[in-house]
Amino acid sequence: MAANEAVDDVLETVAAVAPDVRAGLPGRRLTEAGVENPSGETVTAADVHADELFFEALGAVDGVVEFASEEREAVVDVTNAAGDAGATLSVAIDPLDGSSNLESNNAMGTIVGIADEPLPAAGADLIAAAYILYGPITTMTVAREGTVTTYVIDGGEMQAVEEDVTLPEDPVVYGFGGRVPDWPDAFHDYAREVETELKLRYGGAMVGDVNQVLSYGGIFAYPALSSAPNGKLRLQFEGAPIAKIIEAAGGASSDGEQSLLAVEPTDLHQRVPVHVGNEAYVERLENALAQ
Ligand SMILES: O=P(O)(O)OC[C@H]1O[C@](O)(COP(=O)(O)O)[C@@H](O)[C@@H]1O
Ligand SMILES: [Mg+2]
Ligand SMILES: [Mg+2]
Repeated sequence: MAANEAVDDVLETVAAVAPDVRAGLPGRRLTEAGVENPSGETVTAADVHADELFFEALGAVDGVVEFASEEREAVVDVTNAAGDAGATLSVAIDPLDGSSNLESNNAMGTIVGIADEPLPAAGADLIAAAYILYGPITTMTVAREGTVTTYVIDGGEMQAVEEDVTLPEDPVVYGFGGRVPDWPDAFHDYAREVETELKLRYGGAMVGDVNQVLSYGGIFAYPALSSAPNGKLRLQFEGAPIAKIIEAAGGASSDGEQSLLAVEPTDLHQRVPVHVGNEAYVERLENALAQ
């Protein structure tokens, strides 16, 4: 099977699973799984459920040979008995992004990176990336072959609603994670400027906050913190796939010095400072941090 068809299958499979993830949320709303994930965070029953649904479905896709998840320690070899002829795709997934928003019933998402290299892969090796937003409507935004398309997911099917999605030229919103006293001085000074120019939009789920930036223009960041120099978000499951989408939509991404797509992958669960949005804001951020 050609890689292109296998990518189609992965994206269609993710879309097909999304309604089941969503339908499984109510019963798992306030239940913790009683375990920590490889990043040392509390896992909810909804995280585990989403991870299992995506693992079952994506592991069975012909052409997918590696599966990795924010909720699993190691990469799983999912080469099927037939040998996955043709394509050798690796899929890295954040099954439920922003799951702490379950308690307050706010937006959550799923983030997917598809690479044709073994995991952990560099952002530059992603051949497609997508996120699902479980908002009032379930949408899926896909970067592929340099362009971004947004779909509504209806009955597990993808219906394109916007093609060639690009960031608006006049930025409107910003959202920065972490506590202000924990921000390094240079980021603090930059944030003070940005807040005089843009409106604050921070909902506590990266997918929701990034989708606001993609819709209205602006910048989202979960920066380096004094207590956590690599920030909170993970390169494989969050930073790189989101960067792939924002860059394909005409925006920019940065770890503070370089594109997130250029960051060298050293560990499956490595964290990275994340800044994504309109180029001018990301460039100013890099200049501010360089001082
Ligand atoms: O609660 P905080 O510190 O604002 O962190 C919010 C960030 O953490 C995350 O929830 C981490 O993702 P997970 O829920 O997948 O662990 C992001 O979605 C979000 O941007
Ligand atoms: Mg996440
Ligand atoms: Mg998650």
